[in-house]
Amino acid sequence: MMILPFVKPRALPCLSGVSRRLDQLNPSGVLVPKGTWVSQNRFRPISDESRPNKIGESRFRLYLPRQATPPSTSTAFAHLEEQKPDLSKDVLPLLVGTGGRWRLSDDGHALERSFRFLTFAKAWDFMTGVSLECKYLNHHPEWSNCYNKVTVRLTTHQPKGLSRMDVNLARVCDIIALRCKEVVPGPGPKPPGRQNDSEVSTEVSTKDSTELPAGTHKETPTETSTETPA
Ligand SMILES: C[C@H](O)[C@H](O)[C@H]1CNC2=NC(N)=NC(=O)C2=N1
Repeated sequence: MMILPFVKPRALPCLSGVSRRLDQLNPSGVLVPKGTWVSQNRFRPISDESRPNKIGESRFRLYLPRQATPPSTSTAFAHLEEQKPDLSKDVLPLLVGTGGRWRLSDDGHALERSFRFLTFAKAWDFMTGVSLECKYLNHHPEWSNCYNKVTVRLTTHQPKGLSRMDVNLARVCDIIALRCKEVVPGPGPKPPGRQNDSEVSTEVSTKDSTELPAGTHKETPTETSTETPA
């Protein structure tokens, strides 16, 4: 029997389409299951140095789009840019107005955002998914939940202020929210029979690269929702 050497390609062409779709859904970055090949031309991996206190291993890898981002006019952002120029480059795509849904707190020390889901069960799934990643990141959100809404504030206590851990956790929250069918405001045309045309529920196709392989990762939150939408 002939044994062929296994050579891992830099990117699989068939997956770059998936990468592009994820990029459109979430311009602040992509979170893919470990081992997935992502186009190196379009995305740059976040190094593991950002997880200095990691316990165990995350089930995901984070990638950032390589595209340039427009400048922000926020005062808190100017302050951040002055203090942490490297970090501010990664914060920009997360912020409202420059591609994301997060807001920088007035003092520039925290990222804040609310998430809304179809049901309480989906909100719970989101919190469970984020909690599991927090374990690996060794970083925790300040958050609250009321029915289908989850409010998140990300800041670092030691050293005080905004850190790369907050930025990474913000991306994790965004992508897990996407998987939990977050309800996001959007203009969109009114589909026939829909009562509320100002909101859409985002959903990642079960065929794309955020899907976990069958039979693995038993701790993944399950789709338990039987409630009717709020
Ligand atoms: C000792 C341990 O590294 C710290 O307590 C970690 C845990 N999680 C944390 N979470 C947050 N949000 N900020 C921190 O400074 C922090 N520190």
